[in-house]
Amino acid sequence: MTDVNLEPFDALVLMSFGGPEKNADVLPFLQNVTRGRGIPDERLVEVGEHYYGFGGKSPINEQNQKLLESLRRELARRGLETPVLWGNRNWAPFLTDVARDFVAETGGTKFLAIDTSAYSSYSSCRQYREDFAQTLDVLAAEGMPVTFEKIRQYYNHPGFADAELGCVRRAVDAFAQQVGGLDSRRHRLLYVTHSIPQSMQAASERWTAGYRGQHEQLMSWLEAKLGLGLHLDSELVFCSRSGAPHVPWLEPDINDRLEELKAEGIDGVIVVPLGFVSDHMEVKYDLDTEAAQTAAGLGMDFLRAESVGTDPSFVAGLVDAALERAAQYRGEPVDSPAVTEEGALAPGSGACSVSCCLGRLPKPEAPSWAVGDEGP
Ligand SMILES: CC1=C(CCC(=O)O)c2cc3nc(cc4[nH]c(cc5[nH]c(cc1n2)c(C)c5CCC(=O)O)c(CCC(=O)O)c4C)C(CCC(=O)O)=C3C
Ligand SMILES: [Fe+2]
Repeated sequence: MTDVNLEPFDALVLMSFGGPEKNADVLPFLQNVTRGRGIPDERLVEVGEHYYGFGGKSPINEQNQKLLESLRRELARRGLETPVLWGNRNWAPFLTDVARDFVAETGGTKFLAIDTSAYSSYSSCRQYREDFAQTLDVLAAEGMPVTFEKIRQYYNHPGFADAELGCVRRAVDAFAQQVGGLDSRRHRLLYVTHSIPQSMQAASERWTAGYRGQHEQLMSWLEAKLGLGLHLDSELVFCSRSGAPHVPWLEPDINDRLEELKAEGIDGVIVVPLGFVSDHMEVKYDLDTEAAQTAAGLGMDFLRAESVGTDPSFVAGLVDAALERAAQYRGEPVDSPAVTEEGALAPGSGACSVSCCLGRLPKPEAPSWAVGDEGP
């Protein structure tokens, strides 16, 4: 049996993407995101407009503040006193600043990160570990040696999966009300996630089920749970493609697919933002604004499911995953629950390995996950 504590970690860190707060932040934010990534200027101008359309303010920071509060409440409920911090990759509060302040104030140096990405890929896993390595380097140079660990990717953790199931159930019920009953010939369930380059997809498959495969595993589980009474076909579609036009990314784009579906006789869709844990700009713009307009232009009914946000089951699951990682780090046998067939520590699971999700260039990353390594 695993001890219920987070030792030896001094703090949990909610690690996220970050987003701008006002119009003047948008350009420097986008420069932080895209430094060295070869995204065409036209795309940056276009994405800038998405943010300006919302007064330059991304919803992501408020979402993370709510999640931070929920995590603190959940720890308190379990009698755990470990502090929970919040730090970002691309905008204030930056991870390095948050970690530096914590070290200066408390002397604590061991951090366990909870990141806001459920699936495996360079962008959603390894890049966070590169961020930790960078923070580690900066602080080491300032005479503050720190360490970072992170929880596993949690796409198949029961906490996240159950929360997602609730979101889909509520959306299906609301949609059935809205259209006066489900009709499998006319209605479709669309799971949406962030598109990534095909090369990033391929890298994600080296040791885990891969970015797309992990979404598909969760979709199969959701379908089985939704079960009786729901005879709607479902499929995975993508949003938020960037990159140059000649570089292949995961498809189909949700807007293109809506047009095809309409031509196939589908006139209503339930859109589940499976790849997003809260209402980010991609959800508010790419789904609620752009895809909703596409659907309206085609005369289709459109309902967007909630994201898991601060669903109690999701929050409790994140804390469970942190406890699991801490126990594993201490060398205790861990219970590693997963809703999909592979256990969470087996290949196809959400555990990172040294070789997983490599980016284009070798960069230092921390930690190097040591469970079941080395991958194929
Ligand atoms: C897999 C994935 C997630 C999900 C996992 C996770 O959550 O981490 C995610 C999340 C997010 N992506 C976000 C914003 C942006 N992503 C960009 C660019 C890119 N994303 C990529 C992938 C992902 N991105 C990729 C392969 C690129 C190409 C450049 C590169 O290789 O890095 C760009 C540049 C402009 C553009 O091209 O769109 C922006 C502005 C925000 C904040 C939103 C807000 O403000 O609410 C969030 C949560
Ligand atoms: Fe992104």
